Amino acid sequence: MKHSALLALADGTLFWGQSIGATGQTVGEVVFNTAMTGYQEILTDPSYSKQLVTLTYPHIGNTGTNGEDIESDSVSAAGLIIRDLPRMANNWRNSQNLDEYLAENNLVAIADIDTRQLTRMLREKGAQNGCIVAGDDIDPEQAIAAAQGFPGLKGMDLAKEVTTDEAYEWSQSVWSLTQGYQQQAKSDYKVVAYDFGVKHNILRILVDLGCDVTVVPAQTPAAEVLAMHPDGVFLSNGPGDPEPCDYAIDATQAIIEAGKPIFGICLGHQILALASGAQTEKMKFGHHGANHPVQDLASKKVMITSQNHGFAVAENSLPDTLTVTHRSLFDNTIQGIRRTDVPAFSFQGHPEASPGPRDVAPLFEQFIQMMQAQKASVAEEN
Ligand SMILES: NC(=O)CC[C@H](N)C(=O)O
Repeated sequence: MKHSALLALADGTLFWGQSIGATGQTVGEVVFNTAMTGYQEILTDPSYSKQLVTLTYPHIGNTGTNGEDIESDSVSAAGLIIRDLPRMANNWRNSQNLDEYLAENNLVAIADIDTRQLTRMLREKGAQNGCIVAGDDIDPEQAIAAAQGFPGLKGMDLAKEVTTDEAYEWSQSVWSLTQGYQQQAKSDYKVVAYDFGVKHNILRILVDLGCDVTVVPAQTPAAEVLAMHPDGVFLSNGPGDPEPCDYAIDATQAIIEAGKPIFGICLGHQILALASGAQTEKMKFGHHGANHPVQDLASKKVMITSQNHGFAVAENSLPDTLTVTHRSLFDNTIQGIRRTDVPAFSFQGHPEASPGPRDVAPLFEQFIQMMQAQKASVAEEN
């Protein structure tokens, strides 16, 4: 069979396969994700901007796609690389086969390549830049040059690219089997959520727990957020390198100074660390999957978590005001931190799952308790 797509890595490695999405060319950092399900949530997670995602599970597309399993309004990954697209998708919620969905969302994607070999290469050499070309006339040399031309994610500020243009209220709650997505039922706490590329399931869980959620653009100054008198501030996940996001780091510092409860996830975790004086660094190939063991250092409990990050808070860079609360049992990297002086904490993985297990979901309740305690102490003072 004639090949209709090519994945070229910056080191010159070529993987020939079949086009299963849009025709054209796309470049980005190639990362592997070990989740067995959840390809639609992964494709729509804004944290995957400028990344070409390969899934280690071999059959992708079995359940098709639907209008519900989405984590943002559009497909955010820069490309998809899989082993096998099943000829028939089947699920009670299936509304469109994966290849049609990819074409409609203009995503260049490749199937029929040895994703095990690719994953081994990425694991040994580290994440690499790559290029997928799909179409009739494929020039391998040009594809390698395009992969080499991608500048890499280090130093790239993408949060301000993917964020919302304007502030908005979020009222959708969590999904249930019988009723689909619920609407907000109670509003006990006012939460302002910084959108650095926020996944919708984070907002849904906050709403489910009784938060009135206002989502604000990444570059909103702290003064504007504080003027809304929130009970707590949420720092979202997001793509790219956290270090150049000076606007977010400055705003977080001001919110810390104001003593507002803060909860950060993934990029938001890295921003809280940077705002506290710690540093972040690029990992070799990062953590992307739904099967990562993480330990809560206080309770010694091990939880299986959803992960998606390529940067991490640097060991030995922590100031006295930060304490490590969680560690990865894969590589011992920092997974959670807490401020010792103010009510602020964050987690590197994804307590909102989507996709993945919900072992760390209680962190959302910890944020609620933090806001509750703060409210009670303010009421006592008055
Ligand atoms: N999911 C995220 O928020 C990812 C954070 C950051 N872009 C990283 O790769 O580490």
